[in-house]
Amino acid sequence: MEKHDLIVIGMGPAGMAVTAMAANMNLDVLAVEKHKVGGECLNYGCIPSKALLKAGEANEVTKNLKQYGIKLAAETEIDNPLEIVRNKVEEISGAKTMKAFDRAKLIVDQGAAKFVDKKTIEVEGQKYTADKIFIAAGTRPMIPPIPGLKEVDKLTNLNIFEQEDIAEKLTIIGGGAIGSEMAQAFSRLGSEVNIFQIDEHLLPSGDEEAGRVLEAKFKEEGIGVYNSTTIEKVETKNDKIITHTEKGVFKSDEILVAAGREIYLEPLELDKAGIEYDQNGIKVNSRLETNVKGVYAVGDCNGKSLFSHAAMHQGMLALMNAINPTPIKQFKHEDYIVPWSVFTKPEIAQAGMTEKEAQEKGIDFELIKVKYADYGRTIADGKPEGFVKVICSSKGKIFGATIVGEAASELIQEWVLAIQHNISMFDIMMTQHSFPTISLLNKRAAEKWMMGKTNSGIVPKMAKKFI
Ligand SMILES: Cc1cc2nc3c(=O)[nH]c(=O)nc-3n(C[C@H](O)[C@H](O)[C@H](O)COP(=O)(O)OP(=O)(O)OC[C@H]3O[C@@H](n4cnc5c(N)ncnc54)[C@H](O)[C@@H]3O)c2cc1C
Ligand SMILES: NC(=O)c1ccc[n+]([C@@H]2O[C@H](COP(=O)([O-])OP(=O)(O)OC[C@H]3O[C@@H](n4cnc5c(N)ncnc54)[C@H](O)[C@@H]3O)[C@@H](O)[C@H]2O)c1
Repeated sequence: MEKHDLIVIGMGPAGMAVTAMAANMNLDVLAVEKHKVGGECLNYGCIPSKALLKAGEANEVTKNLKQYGIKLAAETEIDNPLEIVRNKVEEISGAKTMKAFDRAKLIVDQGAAKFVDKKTIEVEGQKYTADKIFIAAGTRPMIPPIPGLKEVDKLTNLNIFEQEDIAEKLTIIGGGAIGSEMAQAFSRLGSEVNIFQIDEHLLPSGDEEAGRVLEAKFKEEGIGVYNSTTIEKVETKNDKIITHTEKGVFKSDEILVAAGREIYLEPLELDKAGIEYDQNGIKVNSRLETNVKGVYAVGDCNGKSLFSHAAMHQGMLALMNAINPTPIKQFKHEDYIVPWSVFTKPEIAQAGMTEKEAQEKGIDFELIKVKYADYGRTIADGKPEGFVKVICSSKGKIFGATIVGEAASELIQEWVLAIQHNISMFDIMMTQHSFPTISLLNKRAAEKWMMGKTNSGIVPKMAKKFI
């Protein structure tokens, strides 16, 4: 039986992080991927969705050139954006990505790994053993139990980017991250799109005000948004998908299911190793170790945070814990802020607590908000929609930030750093931001907080006295 220092199961962002880092340390790594290196993220998720959003944005910009004083002499025509998306994925999957794994042994597309015992796995009849095993098996799309949905031909993130053409009419089940991003991408490439969801506002795990701004933008762009809506039945009639809802009956050419994710662990045969799991994922402790010593579960498969950056971060933490001889300084996943960004236009980004979460926790907080519409750069760019909203204490401790607007996904990083490293509103205010970057809006929020401290009480009195 082949013996390695460690075995990694699954080569999405979590598994790739463990493999690349361990191989870089000269450890003997075996990584098993049943399908494609890059996992859901590179092949069916983050990357193709962002590439398609970019195509939609390009079309939208050319249609609205008038705002920059430019006339387009001809109409744009949608040619083959999905083919371009596939080409880009292929380009990224190639040598550049694989270089990081030069020093690891990879078994790709030769069947799923399954456990034989706590230290042994099997792939296609061949057994492999290691003292440390990292499970990074991801999730799969959840198909909700809507009558008829099982029977109709449907799209999920696994086959939507394989389509030849942009559907004329698209129904989307789900107003979360996937539903929202795909709705705007397809709509901007010519689809007539309707979103149906059971939640009250778009991006339901985030700030409601942010979700409402996105909804207003979607409606302005012609996307139908049906919140708090039960889908009663789905069927196919004359090659069309008929979606029966409490708000009416809708006809489309395709239906995309973006209703969340499902844990799928059967092929791993975890019971053979006695590894505990439930419908929320593989159970792990703060160190990302399962109940079986030396077996870690990282990324989506433990159900903690379903984002690629969280998956990569967890992979890194688990590896650091696995090679760390001191029980004192262990790396706990919950010690790290998990931001998220949705790449619609406007973008929506979140770090730390939302306003609602702060209220529910009974935290005494101040809400500081600055608008994109009040800043010269965003007006000059023709991007005046959005805001930076910060939840902080009166003394300037930062609890959370929500950003809606151009480059929100970039701006949020400053707040992640601040929350995680206890940097205050005062510190942000005292940090120069280049003018006129959009990130200067972060400093503006901190300045607004400071102005609130200096417009009454002792400061104006002292200023008057010592001027
Ligand atoms: C459409 C879409 C867009 C997204 N956009 C973003 C985004 O913009 N930003 C973001 O942060 N996140 C995004 N996500 C989420 C992100 O893709 C996931 O959080 C991330 O891929 C999780 O990484 P992972 O390594 O845990 O799992 P995965 O990427 O799912 O990889 C798991 C891998 O394990 C393999 N595997 C499973 N079982 C076995 C086995 N028994 N043997 C061998 N191999 C196995 C699978 O084939 C797969 O390749 C998006 C997701 C989707 C669907
Ligand atoms: N930019 C990003 O970071 C990004 C982008 C895409 C996906 N992701 C990740 O992928 C995961 C999955 O995304 P998602 O959009 O599928 O899930 P989600 O959990 O974000 O949203 C699920 C949506 O489905 C709706 N829904 C569920 N059951 C329904 C039903 N029976 N009828 C109607 N609506 C129903 C909910 O109301 C909600 O709007 C997310 O957890 C997210 O972390 C991240």
